[in-house]
Amino acid sequence: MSSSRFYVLIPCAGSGHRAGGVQPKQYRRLAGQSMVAHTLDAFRALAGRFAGVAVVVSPDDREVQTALPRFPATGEYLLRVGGLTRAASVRNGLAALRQKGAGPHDWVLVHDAARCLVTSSQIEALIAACEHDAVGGLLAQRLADTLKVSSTDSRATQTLPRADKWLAQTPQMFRIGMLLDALERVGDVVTDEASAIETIGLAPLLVPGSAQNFKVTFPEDFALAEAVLLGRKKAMA
Ligand SMILES: Nc1ccn([C@@H]2O[C@H](COP(=O)(O)OP(=O)(O)OP(=O)(O)O)[C@@H](O)[C@H]2O)c(=O)n1
Ligand SMILES: C[C@](O)(CO)[C@H](O)COP(=O)(O)O
Repeated sequence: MSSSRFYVLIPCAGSGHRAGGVQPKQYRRLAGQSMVAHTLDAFRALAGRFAGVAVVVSPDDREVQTALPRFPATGEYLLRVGGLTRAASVRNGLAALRQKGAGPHDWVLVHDAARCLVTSSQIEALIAACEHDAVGGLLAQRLADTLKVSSTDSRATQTLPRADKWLAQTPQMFRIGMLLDALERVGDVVTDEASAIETIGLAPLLVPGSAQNFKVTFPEDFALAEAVLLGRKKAMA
């Protein structure tokens, strides 16, 4: 198995409903370029590592070419196979990667286009932790706050123990064949790849990520993401 290759799949076919705005959030410009361009840069910085980097967009997408002007470069794929759910976009993207020559034992790192603050060192940490694991795993974050259960009227009714709780992030890294099988079996109900793997009785490895690797989801998240990106630019200047 040591000759397995590594692929990257970036689901980029969402509408960004919760973020509001006139365009899908992954195409909003932050700190000089689109969110998905920042996301792609983190993987391009490790280009030698990957046999292929694919971005999954909707079949009728008209914005990706502007958002990613020099894409696809060699070893990169634009896959116009996005579906109605994230799970469908990932499933279709994996099937397309298989058609482009990716093998069932090759690894895939699935990463949200909307998680534009991921760093190359976080990606490398995930690979190092998972590449010899039988299952694979994901970046995840321990909870920093007290965890409440609410009744329907938004009143706290219970406080849960949190030592065993994690927030799932991406990238999530699994064998392409295993992940595609699991996603085909489970359908569109899962919100991440690890959930699909759990449904086939396996336990993905939780690899500590960073609070900065948050998913831009709500309108207020754009300003925070841009501040972090600008701070990093300044630190490198
Ligand atoms: N049908 C979909 C839905 C989501 N995504 C992608 O999955 C990632 C994470 O999803 P999320 O934050 O839920 O994005 P949206 O579905 O766009 O957001 P919302 O639910 O607010 O509409 C994003 O990069 C998004 O583009 C996708 O490729 N295909
Ligand atoms: C995959 C994910 O980013 C893990 O946290 C997340 O589940 C996707 O977003 P959604 O809002 O659950 O669709």
